[in-house]
Amino acid sequence: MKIICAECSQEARNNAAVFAPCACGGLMQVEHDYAGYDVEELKHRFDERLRDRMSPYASGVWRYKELIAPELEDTSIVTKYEGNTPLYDANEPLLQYAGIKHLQFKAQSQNPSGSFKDNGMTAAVSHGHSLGYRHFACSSTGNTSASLAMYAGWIGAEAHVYVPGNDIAMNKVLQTLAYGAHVYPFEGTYDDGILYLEREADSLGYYVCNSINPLRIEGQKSIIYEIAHQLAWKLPDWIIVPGGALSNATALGKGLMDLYSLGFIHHLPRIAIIQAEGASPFHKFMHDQGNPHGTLQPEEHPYTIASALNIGNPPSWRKAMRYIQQCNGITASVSDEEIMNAKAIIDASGIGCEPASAATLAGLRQLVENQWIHPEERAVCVLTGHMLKDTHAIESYHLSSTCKNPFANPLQPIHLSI
Ligand SMILES: N[C@@H](CCOP(=O)(O)O)C(=O)O
Repeated sequence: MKIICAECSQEARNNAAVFAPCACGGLMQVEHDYAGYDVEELKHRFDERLRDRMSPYASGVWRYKELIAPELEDTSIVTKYEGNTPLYDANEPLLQYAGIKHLQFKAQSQNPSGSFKDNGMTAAVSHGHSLGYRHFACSSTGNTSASLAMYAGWIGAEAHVYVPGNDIAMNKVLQTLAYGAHVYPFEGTYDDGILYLEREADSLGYYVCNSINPLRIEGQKSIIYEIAHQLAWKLPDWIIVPGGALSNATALGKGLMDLYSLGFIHHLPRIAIIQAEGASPFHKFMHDQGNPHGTLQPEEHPYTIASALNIGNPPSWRKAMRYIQQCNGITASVSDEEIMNAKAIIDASGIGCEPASAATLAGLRQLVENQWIHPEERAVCVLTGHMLKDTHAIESYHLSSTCKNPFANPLQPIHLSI
């Protein structure tokens, strides 16, 4: 495994310097040498591991270890058997809402800490653990922090978590605290926390577990490996992901390129990244043909009810842009109202998700309406977080006294005459 700058290809000065940006400002990325891999043999091996219940290979991430971190010793793996999440067929109301005929939901929300972060976090924490780190850190809107806190607790290490003091879901902060992390609320957004950690992590002895860490991306690639495996290595036309820090677009894009170049799949699906209108710097950048700087303009005051997407300066935007170009992907943005309506439909289907995840269905509906996606095409929406991650959002949608929300399901008090 080689760790190089994704922009200038400069090699990292050592294996421990993975999360510090390169001198040129670029993020690091992992490069593997897959030469000599036999795809049919690997497929067989991955199938065999589906029978495994107790070894690290029972994890939906480490099942694909050869593609993620082949050199990592098995004894260093820190796993909660993450991944292994269901791929649900959409029911009739979901199909009607989306406006297409073939739709599935990859419920990353069913991970051990309740979000997709676990797929990448197991890889980052395992790597840090193998290097002997005992202090792990992140800036977070809540899911990354809960995931890190869970893995750190699992190995008796310390998690140091920097969370914005406002506009994040309290359930996520409580989950992080309960897992035993040190939680430091601060004035500012996720973006400020990242800048702080980029500057201070070294002197504080932290191993940083945000998605600026390329091992996070390696682990997160397993989401697309697992979808492909579940579909007998035949991917749909579209993969729809929410876009905040853009780690999903980056990881799923990188994973797709692995599968395609190795010959697991023979056609590349298109990725659609859906941002929330109040926090959509990447969508604006991709649509702004006349951008004089050719660089993303950060949003200083991002705000959306989908608090996981409250990010004004997504660190991985350059990587995400390249993968979007390679797979002919597109971006869209949706309003908070569209997000919450889509969430109500997903929740009522029995699948459930947090607001950020519902941006996928809202975006899909918009892209079908605008004829970017044909009703006959097949799509998978990636649901990133569990519905109980943000009960405040549920309360304000369903229980507001002036409720005009079209899919709200109010309480119906009743007097029981017993
Ligand atoms: N929604 C995320 C923010 C992005 O975090 P990262 O792990 O991609 O750096 C969160 O839960 O913190």
